[in-house]
Amino acid sequence: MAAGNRRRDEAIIKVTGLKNSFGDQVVHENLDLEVRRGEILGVVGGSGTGKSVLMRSIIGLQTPDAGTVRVFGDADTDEEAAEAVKVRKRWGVLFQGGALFSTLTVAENIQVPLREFYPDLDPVLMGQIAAYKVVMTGLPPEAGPKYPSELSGGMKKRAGLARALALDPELLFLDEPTAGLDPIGAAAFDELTRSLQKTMGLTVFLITHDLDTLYAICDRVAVLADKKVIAVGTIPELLALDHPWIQEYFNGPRGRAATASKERGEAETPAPDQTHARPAGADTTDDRPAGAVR
Ligand SMILES: Nc1ncnc2c1ncn2[C@@H]1O[C@H](COP(=O)(O)OP(=O)(O)OP(=O)(O)O)[C@@H](O)[C@H]1O
Repeated sequence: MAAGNRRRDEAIIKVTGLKNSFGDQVVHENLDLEVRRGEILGVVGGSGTGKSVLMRSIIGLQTPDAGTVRVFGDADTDEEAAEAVKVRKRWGVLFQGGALFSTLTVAENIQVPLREFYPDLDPVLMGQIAAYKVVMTGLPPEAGPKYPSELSGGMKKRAGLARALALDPELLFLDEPTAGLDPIGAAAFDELTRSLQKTMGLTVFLITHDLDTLYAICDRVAVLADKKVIAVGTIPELLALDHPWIQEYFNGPRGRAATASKERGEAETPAPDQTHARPAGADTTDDRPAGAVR
């Protein structure tokens, strides 16, 4: 397909027949998943169902026992080194906990991918790009020269996000970005994710246990259980399924609370909210600015 003619429902990630195991423990067996261009796909599943291993398989940090992983439709992440580097430039990753280098400042952390992929870039320009990413992720400019130990949990996540966005990626991987944040900080991070996704045209693969995040910003949700993706769809589509884990997850006490909170939010919002349960790729009019740093 020509670059200028990309359909928004095209698969930007296509995982087919994936198998992963550690010794005798089979984590994935015959797992299939497609992520569509421009969507925020939430990935949920019980602890240990293999969400992070799936993400690591997609970004090439985990070699599967079987199956194929194609990203951007044109390259396998374990293909030849030069090709893999080209592909890696097009995505950014926020690992669980932020994974910032503790001996580097925020600005230096953001410059790590720039130095890796563009070692000849003018240091002044590198500094300017880092400063821009700091502000873009809602951090105060003074955060640039700070070390991770001097930041709050929410600021660390934003710094990790700024580093993930250093190369202006098309695809963003977020592993439990709101874990450990207070509800207000988590909501602000959700808002930031949605806002960046829209302004940068990002596709987002988002692992989360946070039901509020699913309702607030995910276009579709993929459910991992029984070693595979057992369902993928909008939340209303998932709710119509009869699977016990899905029912327990979305209709348990926390699921009901998240639904009620979402409905309250919609009732208080005069304009229709198109940020959830809509077909991936549909246009949206939600132009809220990114939340303030917390
Ligand atoms: N490098 C590894 N060596 C051995 N086992 C591993 C390794 N990485 C993951 N596992 C195992 O694979 C399983 C899936 O792990 P993974 O971290 O993907 O789960 P998860 O769904 O992301 O869990 P959580 O929601 O708790 O973060 C777990 O049983 C884990 O112990």
